[in-house]
Amino acid sequence: MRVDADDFARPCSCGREHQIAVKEILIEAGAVEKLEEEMSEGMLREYISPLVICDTNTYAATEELMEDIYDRCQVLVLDAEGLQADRHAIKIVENNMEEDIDLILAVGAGTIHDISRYIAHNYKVPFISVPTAASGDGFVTTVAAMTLDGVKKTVPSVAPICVYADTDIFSKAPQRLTAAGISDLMAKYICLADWKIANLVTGEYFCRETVKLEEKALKTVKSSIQDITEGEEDECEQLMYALILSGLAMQMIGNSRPASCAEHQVTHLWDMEVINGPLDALHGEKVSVAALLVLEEYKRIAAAITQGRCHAKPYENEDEELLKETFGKKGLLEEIRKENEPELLETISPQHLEKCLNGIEEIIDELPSEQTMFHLLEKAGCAKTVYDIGLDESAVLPSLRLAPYTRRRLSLLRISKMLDIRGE
Ligand SMILES: NC(=O)C1=CN([C@@H]2O[C@H](COP(=O)(O)OP(=O)(O)OC[C@H]3O[C@@H](n4cnc5c(N)ncnc54)[C@H](OP(=O)(O)O)[C@@H]3O)[C@@H](O)[C@H]2O)C=CC1
Ligand SMILES: O=C(CO)COP(=O)(O)O
Repeated sequence: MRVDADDFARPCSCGREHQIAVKEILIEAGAVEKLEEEMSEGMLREYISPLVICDTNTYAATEELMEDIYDRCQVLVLDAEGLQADRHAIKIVENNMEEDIDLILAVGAGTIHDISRYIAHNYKVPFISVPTAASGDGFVTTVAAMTLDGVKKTVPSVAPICVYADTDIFSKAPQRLTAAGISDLMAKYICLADWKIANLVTGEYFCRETVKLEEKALKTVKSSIQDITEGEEDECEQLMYALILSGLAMQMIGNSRPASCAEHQVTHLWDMEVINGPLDALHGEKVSVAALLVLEEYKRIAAAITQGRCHAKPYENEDEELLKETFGKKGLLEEIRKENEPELLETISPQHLEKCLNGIEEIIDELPSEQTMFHLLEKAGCAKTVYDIGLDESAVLPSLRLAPYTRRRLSLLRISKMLDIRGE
């Protein structure tokens, strides 16, 4: 399947003209043969010094099918063990890449893509995406999710100029990776609700067309969850298509607002290891567990609004001690404060928030119930409980309380600090 990216670059009812940098998106068996053709005699032939960034696992998964491409490139195989998109990985690439590289090929999943786009952005060379697993929606985005000085940050970066997603490669990735991709998408229910609520409460910029695109991605995956889970090639292609749509949604907005909010903020908190140790879990696995925790909290708030037990109160920072104790002990307090200043909640009046409560309730009522979401994730073999990712119940409350501090982006989880909920 060829996705016509130009379809997404147009003046929009939101008032903006969305920019799309990616020129060619192919999702099909044999896509890497097309890439080879383009490199030898097509639109990519002008690049004479390409660099492949991959790791031990993704090299092994692509070695045979991409042999001809590897023959014409410098191939940098990073050690997959403990690999993160951080300064250490960037240094290894910088120390080993040839000086005259004019194109980067990212051959891997989310981490390899973030390392590649960060380097591509810094060295002002274009990059090409070759996803090796349908494990997340970070292939065509313009932002890189990096761990910098211990803090998980999303930094402006570049989108690939082309994507060659070869079904013969990504549909054969371990099932756990495919399930993580489904998780990353199912969690969009939460961030889309958060975006709508932020728009309602603060008038934050909002784009209905982008939301529709994310909803299309969600629907595409929901309708074929069983077949994707069984590794059916056509259905895995649909999953990759949906992940790419979600990436395009981020590209249209220029940041990850359509694809990440409270559920990702919980994940970022876990990645910073301030309330837990290192977790042996994929990004998507953490995201689906976090999405279920946040969903439960949001349904609790909606029920309290319906029953007249929830009212707005003036904002007071009740988390200062906990912040100092957790982020402080890892020396991350100043970084976290920088991210959150000025405090967004101080700009919201309780009177205004009180008037928004029914609107918030309506948005939350549109979300699937916790049971429906749990069963969907279960059907797809996704992670669902804190135990699935090596945590226990004691992590739940501090996670929900501290997650909003990891990013400035407004969520209902952060707004709930101005809600007085009684009588449970
Ligand atoms: N920029 C953005 O917008 C986004 C960024 N992200 C970021 O992406 C990262 C997570 O990416 P994710 O894709 O979940 O995971 P990783 O990129 O960390 O990859 C997970 C594992 O899959 C292995 N792998 C990939 N393809 C294959 C294959 N075909 N066969 C066997 N093993 C394979 C990888 O091996 P190896 O390590 O060898 O590659 C790695 O061990 C996070 O840091 C997250 O924040 C996520 C979504 C959006
Ligand atoms: O993971 C992402 C979307 O799935 C990107 O989100 P962040 O910008 O919060 O890292």
